[in-house]
Amino acid sequence: MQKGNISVQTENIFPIIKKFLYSDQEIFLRELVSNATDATSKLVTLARKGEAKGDYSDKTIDIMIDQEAGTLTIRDRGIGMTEEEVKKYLNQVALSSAQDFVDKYQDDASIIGHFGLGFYSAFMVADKVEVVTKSYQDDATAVRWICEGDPSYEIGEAERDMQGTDVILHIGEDSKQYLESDEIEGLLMKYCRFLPYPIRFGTKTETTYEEVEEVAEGEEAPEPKKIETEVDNIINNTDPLWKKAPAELTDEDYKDFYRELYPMGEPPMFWIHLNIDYPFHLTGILYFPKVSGKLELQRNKIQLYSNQVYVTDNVSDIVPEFLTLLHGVIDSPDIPLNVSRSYLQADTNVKKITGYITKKVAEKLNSLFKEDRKAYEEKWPDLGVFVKYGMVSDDKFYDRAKKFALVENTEDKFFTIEEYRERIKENQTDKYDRLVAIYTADVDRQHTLVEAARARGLDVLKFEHAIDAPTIQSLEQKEDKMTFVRVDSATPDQLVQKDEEKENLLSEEERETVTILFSGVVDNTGSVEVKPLDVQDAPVQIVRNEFMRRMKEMQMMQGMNTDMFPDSYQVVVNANNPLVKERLLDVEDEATRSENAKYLYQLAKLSQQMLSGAELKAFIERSMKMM
Ligand SMILES: Nc1ncnc2c1ncn2[C@@H]1O[C@H](COP(=O)(O)OP(=O)(O)OP(=O)(O)O)[C@@H](O)[C@H]1O
Repeated sequence: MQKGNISVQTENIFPIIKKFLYSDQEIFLRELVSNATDATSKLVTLARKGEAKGDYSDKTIDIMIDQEAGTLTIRDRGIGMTEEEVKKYLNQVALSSAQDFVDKYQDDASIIGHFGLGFYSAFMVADKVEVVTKSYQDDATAVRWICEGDPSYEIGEAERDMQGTDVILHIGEDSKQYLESDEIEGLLMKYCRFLPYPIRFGTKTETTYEEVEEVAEGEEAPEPKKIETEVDNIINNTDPLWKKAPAELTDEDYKDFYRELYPMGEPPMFWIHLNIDYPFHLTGILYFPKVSGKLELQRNKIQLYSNQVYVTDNVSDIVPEFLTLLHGVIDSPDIPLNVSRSYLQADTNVKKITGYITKKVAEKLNSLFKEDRKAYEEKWPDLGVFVKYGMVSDDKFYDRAKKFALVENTEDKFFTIEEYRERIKENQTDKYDRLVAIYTADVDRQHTLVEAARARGLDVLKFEHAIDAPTIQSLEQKEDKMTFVRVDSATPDQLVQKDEEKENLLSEEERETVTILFSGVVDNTGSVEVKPLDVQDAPVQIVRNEFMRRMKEMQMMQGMNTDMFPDSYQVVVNANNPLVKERLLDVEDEATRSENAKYLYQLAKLSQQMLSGAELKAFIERSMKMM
């Protein structure tokens, strides 16, 4: 054996590697298996070109644990290294990349898991690393290289028949878990599940049953005989779906693959197969999951791969924020993983990738909408969340989505924004020449109000999801002269403000009396207004100013203290409803008058489900007495 020193200025690198990468130790396995994969790919390429002659049909990469020796071995049948190459690649190339890594990132532990530092990551878990390798070249001899995590190494001859490399890790005292097969199998499943060459982790027992021979009638069939066979435990699917041509795949294939990725998940609604060669390489499949009814949307379900090696499930820098709600896989060797976050965000390739994915998603949605509108509408409860989220957060997407974003009214009819503008133009243009879209945030709770609006020939939209409030804001910003008001923001006749003045059936004096009467019974948050509405409109109504309500909602969303903005509403008394005259003004007795006003006010509260507790009890008792 020859001895040598790796390099003087690297004295400190090993302790640094150990210390800084402690939290993401496990990536050593990904790094070493990736190297094994690269070495195999290189040999495949050479063989294809005729530059390597031999039988290289077995490309299996073995991962082996030897409990007794305390070692974990990664064995490939790849290109191997000559002694010169070992000296060059392991002592210099690998080391300098490790050095670079440590220099750059020792202060930024958050990104470490996204990429590796190559071969030297072995020292995160091993006290001693032994490499036994033999080059594919005809006259090559095997070489053994040993390094104990300090600048000195030994190199010498070794025994090995087959070309390729064994990296033997003598696992350190603190890292004994990497000698447990469950741990290693788990890591292989995480990082190496879709690598292009078979990854073998020992064997497993497969159970089959011998076919039972037919028996004569009346005779009992014997128990089928169990046959147990030891077979290779191949961890990975070497030919994942995203690498295949979409034309060759069926819907079933996509669904099966989804199940492979998320065994517990509900089947997806649909998917997009991404495939691009220029100006960057990217393949992948993005699935649209079903989301309706779920409050908590699952993020971080897209897995990022680089040449089929798992990198991370945090793709927020690569995929636009709203698309992180999607599931699936993105594979791109061109995403620079070994740079810091801020650099990644500024990277032009990454920007292009983001733009490309957004465009693809929009195109897919547009074609679904065009091809089968009915099916698209059925999916809208799930789809709408993505589309609206996208419109709110991404201007470019908004412009694309305008064509296929839908609004739904209380008759369960769907419209594009253009179609809807057309629909309400006639009836719902106000005196300021604005289109007024009326919406409900809860069809059930606001039923009375919705019906009152509809009785006036107004159309009411359903905006019931948390994403709808910001969506309304975006629509108001982007759409020319269009405004949205909630169905409880004004009395039905005032939802769309027109110029016409209604005749008031009460004299000024009577109005004054009514105002005073109600001021005595409404809760202090309310303010009273007596207005001439239609005769058939309710005698008392409760309305909440659209602007004030939105302000309050916004503050609530930001988690601010909303005590400053109590639930404020106005109480509108309909001067033209006959009950006002009959039951209030025409009643002599003060107490009865006040009682009646209170009752009418409580009816208004009831219609908006604002009655509860003692007030509700009193109301019911009074109603019973009246019976
Ligand atoms: N199993 C192997 N078979 C053949 N050569 C290998 C093997 N492992 C490492 N090498 C050689 O050692 C070099 C350094 O490896 P290292 O993993 O540190 O860096 P890298 O693979 O070039 O880059 P990365 O940082 O992406 O891993 C490789 O470029 C390769 O030439």
